[in-house]
Amino acid sequence: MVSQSAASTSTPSELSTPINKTAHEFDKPTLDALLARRFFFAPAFEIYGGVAGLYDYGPTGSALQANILDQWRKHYIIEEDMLELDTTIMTLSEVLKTSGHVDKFADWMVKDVQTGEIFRADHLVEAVIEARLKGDKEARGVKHEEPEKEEDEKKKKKKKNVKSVAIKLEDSVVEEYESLLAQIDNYTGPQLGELVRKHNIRNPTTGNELSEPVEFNLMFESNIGPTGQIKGYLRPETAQGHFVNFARLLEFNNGKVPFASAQIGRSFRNEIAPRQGLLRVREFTMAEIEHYVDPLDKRHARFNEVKDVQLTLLPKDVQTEGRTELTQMTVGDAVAKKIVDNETLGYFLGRTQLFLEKIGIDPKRLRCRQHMANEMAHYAADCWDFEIQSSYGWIECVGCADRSAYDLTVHSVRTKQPLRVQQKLDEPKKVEKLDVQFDAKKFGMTFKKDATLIKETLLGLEKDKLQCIKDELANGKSSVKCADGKSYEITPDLVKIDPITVTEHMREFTPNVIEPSFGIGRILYSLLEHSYWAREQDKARGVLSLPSIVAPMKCLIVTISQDPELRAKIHEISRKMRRIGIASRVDDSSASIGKKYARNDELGTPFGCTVDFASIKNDTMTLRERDSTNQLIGKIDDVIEVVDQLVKGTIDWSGASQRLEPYSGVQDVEE
Ligand SMILES: Nc1ncnc2c1ncn2[C@@H]1O[C@H](COP(=O)(O)OP(=O)(O)OP(=O)(O)O)[C@@H](O)[C@H]1O
Repeated sequence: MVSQSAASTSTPSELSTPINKTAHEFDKPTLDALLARRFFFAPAFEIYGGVAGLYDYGPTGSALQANILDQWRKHYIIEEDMLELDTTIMTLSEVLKTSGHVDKFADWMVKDVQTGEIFRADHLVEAVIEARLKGDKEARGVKHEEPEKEEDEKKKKKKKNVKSVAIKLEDSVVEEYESLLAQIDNYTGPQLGELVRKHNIRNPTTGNELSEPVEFNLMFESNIGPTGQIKGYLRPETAQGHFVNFARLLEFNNGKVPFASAQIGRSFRNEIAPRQGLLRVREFTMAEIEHYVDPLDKRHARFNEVKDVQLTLLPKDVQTEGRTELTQMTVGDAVAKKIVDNETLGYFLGRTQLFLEKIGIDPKRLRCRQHMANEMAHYAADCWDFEIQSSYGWIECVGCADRSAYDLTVHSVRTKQPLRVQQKLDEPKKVEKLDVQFDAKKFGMTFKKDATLIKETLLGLEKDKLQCIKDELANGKSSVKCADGKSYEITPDLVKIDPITVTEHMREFTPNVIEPSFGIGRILYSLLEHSYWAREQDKARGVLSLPSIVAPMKCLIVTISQDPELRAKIHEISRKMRRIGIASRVDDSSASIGKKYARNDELGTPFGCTVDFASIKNDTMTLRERDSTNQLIGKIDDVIEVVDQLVKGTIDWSGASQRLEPYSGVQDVEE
């Protein structure tokens, strides 16, 4: 019977939902063995002993990554008419100095004062406190529930040195620890230092004391050219390559906003402690969008298309109260209730939810976590991370931030290039404004190298903010917060603000930037975990239920015998498939059909075609669906056409069953 299928509804993401999945515990060691054996990825320079945080992708991993990126390009760049870029990885140090990376792109590390062993401060505090809470549970005889079991396995892997000891804690301490963990991303370096002292956190292996946290810059430094005079860094994100090209992009877009630029490329971060396989590495592929928008109008023309998309939200208020419960809400409601700052940010949250579901991420293991105040860059208006749950816990895979006008402003101030939009007004307008006048000499002498930045900031302020400063100046002094994060005190002898009436023909402004930033390796690994399961009859060999749009190979072609005529036939079929763009693979080895199928289930190949002697006589072949193992039969050319449509997602398996006949003749999985 071919009445049931893995694809009984029409959305591509559901094509991946396996209906015959064996209910079994997630078996990470078996998945890891599969990924290594079938060369999805492996440690780089392995034969030399490897280097932490560097990985090579093999044929299957590369194809999977290429297909994810292809979907990303279609979903964003093509669908949204974005301007694609490919900018240099080696980046001039001045660019990264201006963006703030040279001074601030750092994590906090602590050192064992005796052995010199280094830890990332927030990760160590988290690991030790979690181990204490676990020990408390053991002492109280509390049995772990299922999700905690999964969390615990993650912790064992990532913090293997931190063992729990069954010691009962005071109730108030448990409460304090739980609240601390809910806000672990919100602590500054000095605050982490206080936590280390207050909670007597030490090196878990040696028991030695730890140093105060110090900052470690994550960028790889280099020199450009033989003299060593031009300093450079391997870029830690692709974003700056967009911003330095803004003027050209704006011109390309006929001087109008909104529009977006997009870039896929490698980034580098010298992580203090790379770990968790592909999740924290030192070189990785990013896909980033910079969407430029009028700061006074952050509506999005296509918002209606995503307003009903369901998100799972973890807002900042919930976290700062030390809680972690999730709220289901549509994008429309989240923006209407001001939980998400504006329509454009909401639009990208909705589109990203759809993208991740389309490529096969399980929506039940996907949430949007809002950044807390300390966690968010000082210039950002709002920021949400898409976190995906895997055996390593909830991991940020996509960051969606409203970066305000920060980047364009600082690059413009530094280079004196106007990275601004000029908009002709329909009619000249009489406008009541506040005119800012500077005592140039005194101002320059007071603020020296910071004078231009402060001046630009004051000139770029909206009227109500300027009015506040004017009122404060009337009382003797005021202050200006600039994009470098500092506040500068100003006095009436330096700055005068007076009301004036002007006739405006143009409006000029620095666009704000909404940035969705994707870490492709983290998404790829999470997808592998979400897709993995094993059949009851063959637990050692897994199945990867990857949606056909991203599966490395789309179709396996096999014969039931080594007969030369049959072998020639499968190569002919493969050629036909490849000609129309279906990535197919012939397996003409002498292994049994069941074994061949099992080998391809491990690679996530969604369809399999088998030819037998009837194929020669009747020009037919069978078609097998990976997850259900259901089979259909039809004329060879019809089957190829059906496979093409299945792979493109224009029909699902029930659509295929209407075009072909049910078949139940071939032994499927090897006994
Ligand atoms: N070391 C890394 N290895 C793999 N992917 C990474 C790494 N650092 C960042 N990413 C990916 O790049 C995306 C955007 O980078 P972003 O700067 O927002 O990350 P981040 O906040 O620094 O991440 P984390 O807090 O996990 O270090 C992240 O959502 C993530 O998917």
